[in-house]
Amino acid sequence: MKLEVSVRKRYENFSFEADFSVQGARIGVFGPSGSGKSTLMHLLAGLLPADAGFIHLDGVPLYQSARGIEVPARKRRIAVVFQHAHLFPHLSVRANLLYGYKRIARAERRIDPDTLCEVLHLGPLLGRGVNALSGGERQRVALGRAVLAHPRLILMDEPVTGLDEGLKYQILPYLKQTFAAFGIPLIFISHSLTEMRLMTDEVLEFEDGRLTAQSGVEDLARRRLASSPVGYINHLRLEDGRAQSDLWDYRWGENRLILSSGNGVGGGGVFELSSKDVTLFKQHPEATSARNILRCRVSGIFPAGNRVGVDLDCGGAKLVSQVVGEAARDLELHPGRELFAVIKASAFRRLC
Ligand SMILES: Nc1ncnc2c1ncn2[C@@H]1O[C@H](COP(=O)(O)OP(=O)(O)OP(=O)(O)O)[C@@H](O)[C@H]1O
Repeated sequence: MKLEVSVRKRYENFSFEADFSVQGARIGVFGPSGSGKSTLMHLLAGLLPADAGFIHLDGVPLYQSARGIEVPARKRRIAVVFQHAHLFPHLSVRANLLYGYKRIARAERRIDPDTLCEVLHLGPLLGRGVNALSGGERQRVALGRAVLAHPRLILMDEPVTGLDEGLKYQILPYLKQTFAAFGIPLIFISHSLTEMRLMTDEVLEFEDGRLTAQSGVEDLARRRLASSPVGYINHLRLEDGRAQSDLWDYRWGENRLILSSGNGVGGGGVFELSSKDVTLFKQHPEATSARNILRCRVSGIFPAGNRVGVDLDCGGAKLVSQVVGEAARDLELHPGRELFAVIKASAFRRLC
């Protein structure tokens, strides 16, 4: 998908101006509350008229003030999922889900509704009306309905904010995989950096109605290390876990990692590890309570406020650590330097 945007929209107390061109299948829109994220989404979907400018999707004008073009929302084939689901109140869950699906040609119906219902845990709800559903249940129906309509672009505005953590991180990877499999590009709005990293590749950052940065999502995560109290969160995909009493032993690149049970540890998946929990040593530490001592090489360093972010290559697997400036000098950090990274077994947490 290629999206070219140059729009102005003024409210009484807020002005929104965006000029950007972005290409990719998974675009994020990130920024604090009131920065204009939803305004952008409404403009793209045609739910809000712009004051001036243009919006081109894959070279086709959806809006162009100079030529008086304004394609109505229903003709844009852009599905929108809001934080609070807007469902048809008079229809059952099943009829809501199949609303868009039934309106597309049979040959284009490539997503299997039964599989989708299974993943979104909708099976037991299908025969019910939508008025008695919980917020999370309504949201899952709205997500399912948008996906089944097979739009040319899907816009998601904080779509999983109301869902509980476990379900949220089960659903997001499935949605990402579904959009990729069926070639549906996504624009994903969220306050959550974790969600951004799971769902997007390229991110537009807004502040006070203006675009302040456009970068890869990993770049955004690194830049935020400077201000984040939790550090940079490494996402480690770990498979082939073997239980050893109350510890789990996983293969990770050329290494093995020991994780303690609890925090969802057990079985394969993606695990979180904060850069704050990766301690660096010049020499192999003699004796330590930490279960993981990994020989690694510094592949890069980056400034992060009063800290230094350290990119590590641990036998082909990547990790980010952080140290304060004084420690960076003591460790004589530079690309190519060999170090030992020490990690406690209890520092890991399952994400999904
Ligand atoms: N219809 C409207 N009339 C006047 N002002 C509005 C209107 N809609 C939004 N605004 C203002 O525009 C600004 C941006 O709102 P917007 O909803 O786009 O922000 P946001 O980044 O999506 O915020 P949040 O993350 O809290 O949803 C806010 O100050 C809001 O009060």
